[in-house]
Formats: sequence, structure tokens, C-alpha cells
Amino acid sequence: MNDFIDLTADSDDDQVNAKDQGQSLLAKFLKPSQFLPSTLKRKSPHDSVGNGGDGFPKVISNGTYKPASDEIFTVKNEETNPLSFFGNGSDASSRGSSVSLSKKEQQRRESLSLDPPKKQTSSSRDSSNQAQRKRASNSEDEIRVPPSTSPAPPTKCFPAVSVVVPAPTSKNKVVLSMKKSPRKIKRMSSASLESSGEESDPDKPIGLKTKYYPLDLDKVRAAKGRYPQVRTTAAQHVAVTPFHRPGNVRSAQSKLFYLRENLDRRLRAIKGPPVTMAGEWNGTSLASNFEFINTYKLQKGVARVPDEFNAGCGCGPYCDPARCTCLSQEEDTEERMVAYERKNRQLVLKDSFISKKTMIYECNSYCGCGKDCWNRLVQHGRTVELEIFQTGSRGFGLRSPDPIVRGQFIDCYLGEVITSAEADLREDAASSKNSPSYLFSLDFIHMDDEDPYVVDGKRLGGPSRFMNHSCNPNCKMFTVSTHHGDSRIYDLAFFALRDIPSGTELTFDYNPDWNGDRNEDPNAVKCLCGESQCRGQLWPNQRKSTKDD
Ligand SMILES: C[S@@+](CC[C@H](N)C(=O)[O-])C[C@H]1O[C@@H](n2cnc3c(N)ncnc32)[C@H](O)[C@@H]1O
Repeated sequence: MNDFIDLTADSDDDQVNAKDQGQSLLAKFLKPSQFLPSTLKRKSPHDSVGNGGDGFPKVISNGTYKPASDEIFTVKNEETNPLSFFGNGSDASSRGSSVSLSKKEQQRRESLSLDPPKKQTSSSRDSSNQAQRKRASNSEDEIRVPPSTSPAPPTKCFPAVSVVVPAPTSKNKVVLSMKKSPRKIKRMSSASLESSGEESDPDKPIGLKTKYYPLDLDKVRAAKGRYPQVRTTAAQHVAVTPFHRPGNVRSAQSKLFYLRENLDRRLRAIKGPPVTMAGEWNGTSLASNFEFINTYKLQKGVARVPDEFNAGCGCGPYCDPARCTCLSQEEDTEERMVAYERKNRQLVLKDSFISKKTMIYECNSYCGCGKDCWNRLVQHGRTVELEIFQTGSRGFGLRSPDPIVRGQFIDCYLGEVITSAEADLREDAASSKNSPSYLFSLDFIHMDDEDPYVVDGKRLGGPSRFMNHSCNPNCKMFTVSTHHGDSRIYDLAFFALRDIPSGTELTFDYNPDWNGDRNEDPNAVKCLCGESQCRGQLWPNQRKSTKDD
């Protein structure tokens, strides 16, 4: 007699034999009452039976079902079961159903497809069992079915045990369905799209549902704010760099903006207080290739007297107006003429000096005095803000947003310093005799053997180059020298003849030696100063430079 039952018997005959053997064994060791159907008991967590690690036996149905601990039902013998359950549900049912399952229970299981009523063929059951074993072996926690070669448990310990797999709850059904049926991908054909009520569009990609693959995905994303918003910017707010070219500018407004930016860049190159262009500027060009400069630009044939020919005073830290050798002297009395004085803590031209025609000699680097000496004013540069504006009939003009007091220094006339011969050539080459002239002769000191230099502010110049002529001017040009040994190059400095309210056009007399004759030259440039005592012309004749016609 065999002591072991081969639980892995494959054929029906083997199973029958094993069943018969088990029953005979049971009959041998157990009383008849112990064959009766066992009592269904809900497994309690406190029961120590089982080998599930947590005190629960693990029940496997069809290799997939693991009921929750509070849903496990076992058929338990009244006596202590020395063996924990092993095997799977099919094995258990094949062994125990004939002895413990009621007919009603059997029908319920069949309705749940746990025990198919259809008799399995040997081959299909074999493959099913193999698959179940394979699945069981893949799970670490599941009880493994011993291979067919492993010995059966000792018969003396074999109890009459049967297992009833509980009816799956709705929760368990979900688990079953999830494990049993793989995830299905629903495929749709164009026919199914039509039948599902969607429009049949020949241009639509077949098989793609626009619900999941929207054709207007960019719009959907834009609506969600995925893309940065498009912003429109006015052209005048766009920063224009010097690399922008007028050819790239389309509108007149943006062209004017470009020109202003370009002009502002050039104006910012001027040293001292700001020089600006008035807001009503219509874009009229200052001059072709005009650039602002801060000092004279000496051109070919022009040279300064070497510095060793310069000289200074020996007054010490503070110059004595009565003895400073820098100052010019009155012709008659040889009294030293003091050009500047302090008024309201500001250094200005003395009232007594405004009417004079003498050159102003300021202290220089050879003097013992410091930079705060009262005889240093023009050399410190401009102190007032200036604004270029359009006069209308006289081209550009110059004014200051600051109020200017009488005697206040305004600015120097700057430009290229050229020879008289060069100045004549430039004037002759001018396209029109009435074109603006920017030539200023440095002829204050007359020299028999040398022609004076000429300052040309046409291409290079300072803001004072925009000062127009007036027959009743509010400014006057003075010659100022810091190099006392150089009689050919000196400064042309503008001073206020009277208090000038802010915004008033700054003007000076282009021909201060005018003798009062109204000897009009029909070719002379007409004066448009508008003053009541207007002379009618800027210069005695059409020539503006050194050469007399
Ligand atoms: C040194 S520029 C003065 C700035 C000039 N208005 C401009 O737009 O560049 C001298 C020229 O200005 C013009 N101008 C100056 N004063 C004038 C006046 N009172 N009447 C007419 N034209 C004048 C003449 O064309 C003259 O040749």
C-alpha cells in the first residue's frame, strides 16, 4: 500500500485512483463521522492555521485568485489540521468535491465558471495545469505545487481536507477580470467612425479619433497658455541702435525716430551740460556728414605756436588784478584791464568790458595761480544747457533752456581750422552762393606777412555753429587767448550782452564792424532777423570769407 498520494496525477484514471486511495486511507485512520462535510468557517486572523506568513492560509483558485484575509473561507476539520493547505483549487476540487461539496455548491461554482461543468480533455487539462503551475511558480508568495517527482506527504498525517473557494465578491470579480483579460485596445475603422456618428471627412486621417488626436492641437495649447502671447509694439518704442539703416525703416515716423536717435547719439558726444534737439524737429538734416567736436580740429597748413613761446604771470596762488601780467592794458593809461568779475557767486564778463573790442588773455599753465583763479573762465568750458531748434526761415537756431545773465559765457565757436586759401576754395566750391556759411576768420590780430586762419564749422563744429545773425543781437563774440605767444589761433567765445530769458534765441552780429552805410549788394545774403534796425543783409557782399570781390 502506498503511503503517498500523487497529487499531480494527470489522467482521470490516476485521479480516480488517487481519490480512491485517499478515501481508503481516510477510512483507515478516521471515524465515519469525520468524513461528513466539514463546517464552513470564516477564517479569523487569530487562527494560527496556515502558512501565509500573517497567520492566514493562502488559497489559490485557478492560480490567480487571492482573496482578502477577511474573505477567506476554509473547510476545516474539527481536529487540528497538521498540514497546511498546499495545492491549487483545481487539485482541491478534484480531490475533495466528491466528498464535501454539496450539489447546490457545485452548481454555484459552475455558474461562476470556477468549476466548468464541461469535462476537460486530458490534453487541455494538462496544459491548463502546466500554465497554472507556471503562474504559481512565478509568484513568490504563492504556495508552489510540488513537481510530479516529489513525494506525497506521509499518509499517516493526511487529514480529510477539502477546500471551498468562496464566491467572488464584486471586488474580487474586478481582480479576476483584470488579471484574466488583457488590456484591450479598441481599434476603430473609418466605418466605425461613420457609424459612431462622427462626420466622414475624406481629409481626416483614417483610424484617428480627433478627440484624442485633435487636429487643432496648437489652438488647444494656445488656449491653455502654452505659447507666449503675441505682442504688438509701436515702432517708436523700438530701440534703434546705430546699426539700423534708414533703408530698413519703412514709415516716415520710424524714419524720423531713427534720425533723432542718430542725432541724439552725436549730441551726447558733446562735453559739458546737455545739448539737445528741440522736440518739434522735423528731421531736417543738420548738414551732410556733420559731427560735433569739443576742440578745434587743425587741418593741413595750420599749426600752433610751440608751447615754449607761451608765458604766464608770477602772481602766486592768487592773481593780483592790479599787477597780473596776463591782463591786457589800456592803450592810453597802460592800466590793466580785468575782464571777469564774480556776480552772485558766478564768474561773468565785467560790465565795463562788454563794450570793449580787446582780446581777453586768461591765465594758463605757466601761471602760479590755480584753476580757481578769477582769470580763468572760457578755458573751463560751457556752463549752460543748449537746445538746437528750427527757426523756419533761417534754418536752425540756438537757444538755452536756462536763463542767462548779462556777461555770462555761453560757448566757443568750433570747427576745422583751415588756411585762408583752403577757405576760399571751399567757398567757391559751395553749390550755391546763398548756402549757409560757417566760416570765421581769425583775423583779430592783423599780420602783414601771413594770412589769418579760418574756422570752418560746416562739417565739424560745436552747438554755437547754429547761432544766427541778428542786427540787434543778445550775444557778442570775444577773442580769448590762453597761449599768450600765439596770435593766430585763439578762441571765439560768446558772451551774453544782456540777461536772456530761457528759450530765447541766441544771436550775435556777423558783421560788428558795419559802418552804418546801407550800401546794399544785390548778391548779399538777405537778413531775416526781423529787428526794427535790420540792415537788410548779413555781410557787405556775397563773400563771407577772406577774399574781397
Ligand atoms: C553759422 S550759420 C547759422 C546756422 C544756420 N541757420 C543753420 O541752419 O545751420 C550761418 C547761416 O545761417 C543763415 N542765417 C543766419 N542768420 C541769418 C539771418 N539773420 N537771416 C537770414 N539767414 C541767416 C545764413 O544762411 C548763414 O549763412
